[in-house]
Amino acid sequence: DSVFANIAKAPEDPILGVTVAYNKDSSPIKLNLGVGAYRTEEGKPLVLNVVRRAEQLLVNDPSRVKEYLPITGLADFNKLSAKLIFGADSPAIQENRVATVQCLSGTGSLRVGAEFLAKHYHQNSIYIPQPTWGNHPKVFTMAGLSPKYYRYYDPETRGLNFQGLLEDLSSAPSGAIVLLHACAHNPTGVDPTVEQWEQIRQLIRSKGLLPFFDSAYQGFASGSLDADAQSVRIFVADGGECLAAQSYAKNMGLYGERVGALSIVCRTADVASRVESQLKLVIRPMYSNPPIHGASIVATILKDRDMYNEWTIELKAMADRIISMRQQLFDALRDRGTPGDWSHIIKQIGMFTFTGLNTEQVAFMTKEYHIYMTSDGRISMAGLSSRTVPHLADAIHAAVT
Ligand SMILES: Cc1ncc(COP(=O)(O)O)c(CN[C@@H](CCC(=O)O)C(=O)O)c1O
Repeated sequence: DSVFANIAKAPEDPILGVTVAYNKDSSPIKLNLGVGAYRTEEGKPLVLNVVRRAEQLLVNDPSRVKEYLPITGLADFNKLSAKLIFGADSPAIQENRVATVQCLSGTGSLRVGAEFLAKHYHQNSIYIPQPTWGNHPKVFTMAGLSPKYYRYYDPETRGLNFQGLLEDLSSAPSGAIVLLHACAHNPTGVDPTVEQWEQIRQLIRSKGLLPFFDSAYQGFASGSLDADAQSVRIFVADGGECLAAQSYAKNMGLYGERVGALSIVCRTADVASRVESQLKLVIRPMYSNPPIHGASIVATILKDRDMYNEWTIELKAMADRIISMRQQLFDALRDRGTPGDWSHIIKQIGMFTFTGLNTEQVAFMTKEYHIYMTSDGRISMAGLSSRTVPHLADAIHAAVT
């Protein structure tokens, strides 16, 4: 019999498995609010106009070839990605203190950064928020780091447990790695305020903790690329070191192209060049070098002023549509007199609302209303439209009364 006869059947992924269940449902009123992927008012995936324009330019460019990229990826893309997150005027960039490598979207950037740290950094504890994106602990464990949790979300206020966060980071061993969501925290939609970020920065620097930013939604939370990068930029401005993982999946709609970058901000240019040389030794045996198409689209858009401006307009439109979905859902629950305080729906930001619904209520909504969402009560606001808000509001109303 098969040499794999004793392999166990693995469970579906808590997030991506929701789409598997959704696809199996034949109901005409089913609604997928699981995966964090943007949908238009018509409920369709969106390819940005500026992305199609960039692809046309690429297709019509006779000089384009399909050669291997360097292990570190497309050089233009790396430089432009660093500028996007750290700011065009970043002293770290001007002083050549940033090592940037193109990776397989956000997940790949986190994984390469984690493998690099497991190999070269003196601490392998990485403090991650409670709760956080479901894949974080798995990515870090597989890379050889050991995830620990720091308090982040307060179920009572459905806001930030700032005291808990400060206490847990204060008691972390000095030098521990700290994972921070740059903006639009997944799954809670709760971000620290500007003042709270400054307190976090002071604590992290005073204890010599190593900040590792995960920036999967830059521009998507507030509609402003600069506002959504402020948390990262205050750390870089103080001259200290940090890592930052970037994804273009959501803010440029390049989900399946797997486009991202890992940047490591170092104290000197000499350290940055040695760090980059060691990053190449992590990447080469992992996937050798990254895919060319998606990074070429991003570089084409970021290097052209008109296309960059068109992108910012389309990005703001996506962010605004999500914000309007928040208001419409909040109003619909208010109109129904749904018991409970639902103001967190309009206070939270980014792709997701952490509703506070429990697993039984979620299961009820899936069974009776064909609403697909993650079992922790998270809903992707991007999956909603004006047409489907009433259906979701009916389901929530029924689930809590
Ligand atoms: C905080 C965070 N980091 C990284 C990623 C990874 O994104 P990449 O596609 O690798 O660039 C996501 C995507 N999380 C979404 C999308 C589905 C998923 O991968 O889980 C989500 O949580 O629904 C994320 O939310």
